[in-house]
Amino acid sequence: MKKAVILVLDSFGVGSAPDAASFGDAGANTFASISKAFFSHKGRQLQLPNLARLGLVKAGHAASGELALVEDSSDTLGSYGYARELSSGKDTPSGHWEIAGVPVLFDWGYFHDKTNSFPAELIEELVRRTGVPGILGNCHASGTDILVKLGDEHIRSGMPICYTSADSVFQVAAHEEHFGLERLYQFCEVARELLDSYNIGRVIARPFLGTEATNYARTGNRKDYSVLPPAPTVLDMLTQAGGTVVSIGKIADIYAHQGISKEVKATGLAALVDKTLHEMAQAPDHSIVFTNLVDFDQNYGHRRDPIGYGEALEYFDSRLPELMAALDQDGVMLLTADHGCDPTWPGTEHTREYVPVLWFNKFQPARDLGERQSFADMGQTLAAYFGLQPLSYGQSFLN
Ligand SMILES: O=P(O)(O)O[C@H]1O[C@H](CO)[C@@H](O)[C@H]1O
Ligand SMILES: [Mn+2]
Ligand SMILES: [Mn+2]
Repeated sequence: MKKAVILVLDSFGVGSAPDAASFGDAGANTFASISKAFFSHKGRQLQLPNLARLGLVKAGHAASGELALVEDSSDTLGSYGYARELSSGKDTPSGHWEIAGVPVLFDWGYFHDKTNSFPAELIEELVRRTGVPGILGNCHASGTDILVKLGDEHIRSGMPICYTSADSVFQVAAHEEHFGLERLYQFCEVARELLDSYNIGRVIARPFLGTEATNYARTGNRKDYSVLPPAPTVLDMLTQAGGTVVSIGKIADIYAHQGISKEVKATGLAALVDKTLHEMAQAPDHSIVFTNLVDFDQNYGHRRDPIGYGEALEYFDSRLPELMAALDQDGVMLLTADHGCDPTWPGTEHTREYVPVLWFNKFQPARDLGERQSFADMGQTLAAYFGLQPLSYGQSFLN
C-alpha cells in the first residue's frame, strides 16, 4: 500500500540558508546551537541515535559545514539531504506550502512598527464589528511575555490582547473563561475577514488560563486562520485523485483546511506522536498522515530555550523506532522542518535556515540526497511516489 507519513519538526533548521543575511540570520543554526548549549549545560552530547540513523548528523554537517555535537551513526538507514527555501518569508505557512509543492513567491503584508503596530482604521472597524471595549497590546511581542504584562488588565477590562511579530500574523490572546473561547474564535473570524485586504497570512487565536501573571499559561486550543495556498498542493492533488490526507495537529489550519480528509487534534509531543501512530495504522492505500510537531517552535524555539528543545528532540528520537516500525513495506516517511528558530539567536523570531530532508522507506537503499534547491522537492517526490501529475515546482529525488 502506498502510504506516506510526513513529520514536520516545526522550526528544526540545520544551518543558515544562502540568503540568511538578508533576514539578519547569517550564522544561525538551530540544530548545532542546541547541541552546543546542551553540551555546555549538561556535560554530555545530545542523544539522537535514531535521527542519526536517518542521516540527520550528515545532513546538518553538509548544510552548514558544522558538526553538531551529536554522535553520528555508522549504519545509515535513510536517505538524507537538506533543502533551501524559495519562498519570500520564513514563516510557517510559507514553509509548509512549499514542502507541499507551492512556494510563496509574493510578499506577505507585515505590521512593521514595533508599537502602535496596527492601523487605526483596522482597530476601529474590529472594535465596532465585535463589540469589545477596545484592544490591548497593539505591538510586537512574545506571546508569553505579553500575558505577564497585560493578562491582568485584559481580565479587568475585557479587552483582547492583539499583537504581532516579524511574521505576517495578527495574534489575539484572551482568557478562555473570562473572555470565553468561542468569543475569542468569533473575534478572530472577524479579524480574518478584515485582514485579507492587508495581505496578512494568519490570524491566530491564543487562548490562555490562569489566575495571575505568575501562572497564566496558553492552552492547547490555539487556532490558526490562514489564507488559502496560492495554488493546488500535493495534498489537493492526492485528495482529488481519491486519496486520503489525515492532518495531525496544526496541519489542517496551516493549509486552510484544503486538501485535508480528516483532522485530528492533539496537544503536546507525546499525544501528537500517539495520534500519528494511531492514524498510520488505520490509513487506507494512497494516503498521507501529516503531522506538525509545533512544540519545538512554540515552546522552545521562540522561548529561546535550547535545553528544553534538546530534551524534546531526545524524547522525539526515542519514539522514532515506533514510527519507523509502523511503516508498511512500501510506505515512506519524510522528516523535515518548515524554517529555523535557533534558540540561541538574538530576539524571539524564526531564523532563515536550510531544513533537513530525511526520507526513509524499507524498499530502497539509503543515499545522499545532497542540497535541494527548494522545499518543493519534497512535494514533487510525494507526487511521483503516488503517481500524480508533476507539480510546477520541485525535482523529485526518487529517480
Ligand atoms: O510568541 P508567540 O505568540 O509564540 O508567537 C510566535 O508564533 C507565531 C506563529 O508561529 C509567530 O509569528 C511567533 O511570533
Ligand atoms: Mn513553523
Ligand atoms: Mn513560530
